[in-house]
Amino acid sequence: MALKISIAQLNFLVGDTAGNAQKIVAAAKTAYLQGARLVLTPEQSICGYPAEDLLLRPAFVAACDDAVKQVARELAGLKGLHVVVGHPMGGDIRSKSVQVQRRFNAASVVSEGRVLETYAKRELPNYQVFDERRYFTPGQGTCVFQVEDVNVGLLICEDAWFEEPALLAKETGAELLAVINASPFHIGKGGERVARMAERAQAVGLPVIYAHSVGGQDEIVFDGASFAVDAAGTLVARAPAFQETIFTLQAARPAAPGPLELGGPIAHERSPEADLWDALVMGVRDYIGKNGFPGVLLGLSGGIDSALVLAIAVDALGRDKVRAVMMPSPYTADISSIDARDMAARLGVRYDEISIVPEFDAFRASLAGEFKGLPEDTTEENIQARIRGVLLMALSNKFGSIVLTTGNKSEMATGYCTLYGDMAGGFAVIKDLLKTTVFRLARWRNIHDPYGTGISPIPERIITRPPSAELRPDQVDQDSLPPYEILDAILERYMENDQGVEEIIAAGFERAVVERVARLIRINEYKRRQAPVGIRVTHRSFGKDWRYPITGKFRL
Ligand SMILES: Nc1ncnc2c1ncn2[C@@H]1O[C@H](COP(=O)(O)OP(=O)(O)OC[C@H]2O[C@@H]([n+]3cccc(C(=O)O)c3)[C@H](O)[C@@H]2O)[C@@H](O)[C@H]1O
Ligand SMILES: Nc1ncnc2c1ncn2[C@@H]1O[C@H](COP(=O)(O)OP(=O)(O)OP(=O)(O)O)[C@@H](O)[C@H]1O
Ligand SMILES: NC(=O)CC[C@H](N)C(=O)O
Repeated sequence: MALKISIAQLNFLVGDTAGNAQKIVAAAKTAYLQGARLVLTPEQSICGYPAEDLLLRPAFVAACDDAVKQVARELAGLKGLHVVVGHPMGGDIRSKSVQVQRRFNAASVVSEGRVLETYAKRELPNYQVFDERRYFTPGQGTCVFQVEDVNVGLLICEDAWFEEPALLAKETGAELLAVINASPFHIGKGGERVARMAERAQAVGLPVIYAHSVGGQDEIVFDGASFAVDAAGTLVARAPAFQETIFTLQAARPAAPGPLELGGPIAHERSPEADLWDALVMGVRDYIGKNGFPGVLLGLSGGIDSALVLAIAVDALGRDKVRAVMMPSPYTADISSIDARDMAARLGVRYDEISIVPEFDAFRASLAGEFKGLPEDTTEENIQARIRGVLLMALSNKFGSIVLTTGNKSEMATGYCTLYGDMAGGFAVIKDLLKTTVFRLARWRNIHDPYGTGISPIPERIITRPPSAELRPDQVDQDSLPPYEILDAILERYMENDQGVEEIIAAGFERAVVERVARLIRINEYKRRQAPVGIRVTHRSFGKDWRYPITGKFRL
């Protein structure tokens, strides 16, 4: 007889302990009716991941504790069902005069109204976006529990990236490793996870079930795609990516002695662009939805960045919740207005034009005395960007929709953006996309339609014309920045992959260009600290995984 195991690949809301508990209960009941006797929920499912400094508040940990008990109570009548719930676990210890609070990143096995076992995560990640050692104490020991006739070894996310926790579970009798996870998405992460779990399965000779979460949480996106590998490391089941699902697998004992055999449906392989698009869409949808905003607005310039953000926003929220505003200045080309209008019409979003000429004239008139005899420079460029920021924020204040900013990673890196200008807004959708990726993704979306809209959203000329800020006559980005192919290649090496200036020069890049880019990155840290939060899609974003000093002397 095969044991049916369901993964509750669900979208949890940070801090909504009661709501998350209800979600777990509902999923467990559904899975039980389908025959499952083991249900795995993701890491920290009861409170959402990462709960950050909420974890430092005793009342928060207590609420999580109550919610776990509530899950146990509500499922008490389901005979033989075992549900694994992820949660923080508190425990005060007294050492001499100071009271020290300890917390563990835990998971409990609840069954027939009781908490049968509680396991504490041993390996606490503290790199990239992770700060687990700020919150948790490493656990000790192992957790192997029996469901029907199967001994299940429980691990929590990072545990499974190391040898020891899995070995210990095996030595304690585990026949199957169940790993519950909250593993933030970046391009290529799905492949890394499968490879690591395959390696773990082979090393210990046990099949591995990887139960993952789904959904957006501030800068992070969880992509789902829970999976299982057999003891030889072969992928034997995979859930769909970027959607909630109750995904059911079977674990069967083979006729001849040998490891348990796992089986289930296998969702198809996905392209990096499809993953990227879905991550951005989910990031926007959950940021807006979970924070309760009625919609979004953005400045639509006829350029590629705002075009891409608009297309993502419409796929995420639907056209009724998105509005675009074109704000022409004296330097706006006719084709910019034509293309912006064309794009808004294709997508069917509300589109308005508000000229910034009167405000620009008024600012210049006010400053004429101060600036007498001085040439126009970036000051006047920034005034235009700031006028647009003021207008967009006024619309946001009046109607409640938030402003999506449109800056990309190449701009965030080099400071090619205006404080309180185009940086003004609430959520920075493409801040982790290099400009070359912006182009690639725009082309991809024009020929793929993942949400069945029937629309090829971006007018071709927006993709083919040279990028321009249109803040002075005949300006193009390449007046101020190296060609994007070169800039992005250097940024990828220097910023994403920690290569030094000399190493990049040795790889064939011009010294002057590399030094200039490194300098721009360094001197623009202050801007990034003031930028809105935005979606992380690479293994190194300008978010929690980039914490450089603003003030300092060290040159890399
Ligand atoms: N270390 C530091 N700590 C704190 N503040 C610091 C600072 N260094 C400068 N500052 C402040 O920051 C100011 C400079 O920053 P900011 O006012 O933003 O202006 P800035 O960086 O000088 O200029 C913005 C650049 O971005 C370009 N841009 C703007 C908008 C859109 C686009 C586009 O692609 O569409 C391009 C624009 O053409 C211009 O080249 C300084 O005047 C100073 O007040
Ligand atoms: N004429 C405009 N009308 C409305 N918004 C504008 C206008 N010009 C600039 N903006 C806003 O400021 C942002 C920054 O401009 P930027 O030029 O960097 O981006 P873009 O125009 O979308 O793309 P590109 O850099 O390819 O021209 C725009 O994305 C847009 O949101
Ligand atoms: N939450 C975790 O422990 C995540 C760590 C892990 N290596 C990852 O997949 O990102």
